[in-house]
Amino acid sequence: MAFFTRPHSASAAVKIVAPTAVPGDPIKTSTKKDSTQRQCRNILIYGSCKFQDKGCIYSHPPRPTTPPSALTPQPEPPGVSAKLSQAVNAPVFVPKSSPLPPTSPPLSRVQAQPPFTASTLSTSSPASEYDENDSYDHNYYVPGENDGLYDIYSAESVVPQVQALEVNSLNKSYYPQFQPEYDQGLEYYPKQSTFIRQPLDYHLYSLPPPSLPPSHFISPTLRTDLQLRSEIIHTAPAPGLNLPDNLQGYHTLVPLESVTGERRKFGNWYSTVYRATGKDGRAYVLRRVSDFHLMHQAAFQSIEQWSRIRHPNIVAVHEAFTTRSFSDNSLVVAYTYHPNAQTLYDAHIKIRAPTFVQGRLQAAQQYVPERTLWSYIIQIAGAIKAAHDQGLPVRMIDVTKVIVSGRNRLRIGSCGLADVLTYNPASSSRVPGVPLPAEQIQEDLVMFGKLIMAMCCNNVAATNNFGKSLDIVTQHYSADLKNVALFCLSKAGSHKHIGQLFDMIGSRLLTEMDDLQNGMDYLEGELMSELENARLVRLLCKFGFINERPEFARDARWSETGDRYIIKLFRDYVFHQVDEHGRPIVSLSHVLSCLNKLDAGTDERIMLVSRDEQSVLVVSYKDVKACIASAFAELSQR
Ligand SMILES: Nc1ncnc2c1ncn2[C@@H]1O[C@H](COP(=O)(O)OP(=O)(O)OP(=O)(O)O)[C@@H](O)[C@H]1O
Repeated sequence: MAFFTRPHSASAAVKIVAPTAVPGDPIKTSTKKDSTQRQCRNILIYGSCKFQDKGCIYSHPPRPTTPPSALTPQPEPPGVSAKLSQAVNAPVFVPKSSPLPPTSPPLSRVQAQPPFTASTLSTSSPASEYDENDSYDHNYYVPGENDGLYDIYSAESVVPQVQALEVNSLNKSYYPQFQPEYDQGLEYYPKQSTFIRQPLDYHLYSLPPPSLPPSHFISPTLRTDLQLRSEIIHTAPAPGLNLPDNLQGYHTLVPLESVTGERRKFGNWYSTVYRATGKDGRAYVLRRVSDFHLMHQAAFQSIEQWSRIRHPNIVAVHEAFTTRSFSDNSLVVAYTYHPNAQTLYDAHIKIRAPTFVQGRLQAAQQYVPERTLWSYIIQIAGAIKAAHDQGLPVRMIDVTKVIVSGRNRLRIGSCGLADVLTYNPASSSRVPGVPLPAEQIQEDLVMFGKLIMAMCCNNVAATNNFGKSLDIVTQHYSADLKNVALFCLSKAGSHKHIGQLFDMIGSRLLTEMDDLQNGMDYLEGELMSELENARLVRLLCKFGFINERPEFARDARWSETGDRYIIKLFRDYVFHQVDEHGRPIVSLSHVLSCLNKLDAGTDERIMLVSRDEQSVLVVSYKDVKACIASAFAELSQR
């Protein structure tokens, strides 16, 4: 076995194969030439040699006057160099119509040129040195393409080619309408243009903005919370509940509260809340009121009005219907489901067992922090205002009917249900656009005041002992908060309305707005860091497109030859390794680490072994990445 290393700047694929030297091979003899006859590699690779006059023993041809980009030196006609030397100081001509000189070939011509191969370079190029040991298994590897492979790794040759391929494929597939203009524009591009529009570098990660102040609305465990929510949506119903399979298109009913033991009441009615999957596959909440006889179809009018309200602090109402599927006359109202939501009562008032905090047993926090309470007040007041502005009373502002989801996000649930249950044809008919009667506004405000008192005192019946409750509020909360509660509970006035409450809240609204915007910034930052989540899938898709492709460009061995051979070996390296006992290695971390390195195009080298173990290639991830890019570009051009 022989091992060849390449010069640093050259690329990549280094074959390790059993040497099969052919006597008299012209290339081999040329490599054995006296070193002073051999052209310096620095000239080939960089266009110049720093050590030319400092003892470099290789030959340095006189510098061409043409730009170093012209890799193949052209014979100069006599007198040309003299003219060029005179033209050095001439001003650059810039046509008015374009900032670029009209000298470059169109993109199509750039593509039509064959890739640089060993034959296009001088015979003493680094690539030719490897050719002397080119004893690859020719079933898998085509020598001509192999040569091309080496050459594309030199920076000068690979960049324009890959760019040209990618630009074209991007242009064709995504911007067909711009194709003519785009091609035309490229007519003016110089041959070795320093800028060609590049496709997006999907592996580039952007850091989110520097750490933001913690938002009142963003949970510190956001990811786990979201995961939990998505899992909760899919929880299966307990067996033996004997629930209907289909309820007006809703199926897979799961009770959200206990259906045995003490029955839960909604006013004077028994109600049960279920989660169900709707016809559209989304989760809904079905609130069922049992033993209800609908006397007037017009009672559903308010449901229709509520279904038109979309507010961030109101659980959206979808529809209502009656059913006998529960073996009784039931009224069912469908709402949007907010996974893992709990009622204000469950979140704050329900007595909880003491918990260990830093090794000490501590009673659960008794009073809700004032900042949280202000946020709740602002959100509920916003929901009430939205309803009142539409001429609808809320009628159900209660700690057991307001749900908290996420961090401090509140929504009033069960809207519209009370209207159906208490429908009175004589008094309930509402004319849209007509302001809400003062008594209905007062009813809502008093319910709101009771809720504030209950939250301040951690007691649902706080207003039953008003004096004592007010003392608690005075003791633990600011005068502003107490005034808001007192305003809601005060006597009705002809001009009393929810808008006045916002005047009392004042600058607290600004704090709320700041927190909301901080929360938005945080979420945008998170979204930004998730943008490139699909990058490994994209890579796998490219593998899928390339590997084992039965035929391409009338070549049945396309996927097995040239660059694609390396891709195939790399695929084997990632997925088909076996241990010393021949057992498949199914390590996901190996796969992920390989794909991440491939995506980033690192310089780390790996050894790829052919399946018959006769050929070994040492390549860097960067090289494999270039192979995949060019093979994929070839495919997507068609
Ligand atoms: N829109 C919704 N999205 C998600 N969960 C909800 C929704 N509405 C209610 N829930 C949940 O359903 C459960 C029962 O709700 P319900 O309103 O009946 O509360 P409750 O405390 O049981 O009140 P009640 O004593 O009146 O029955 C609660 O855990 C609540 O969090």
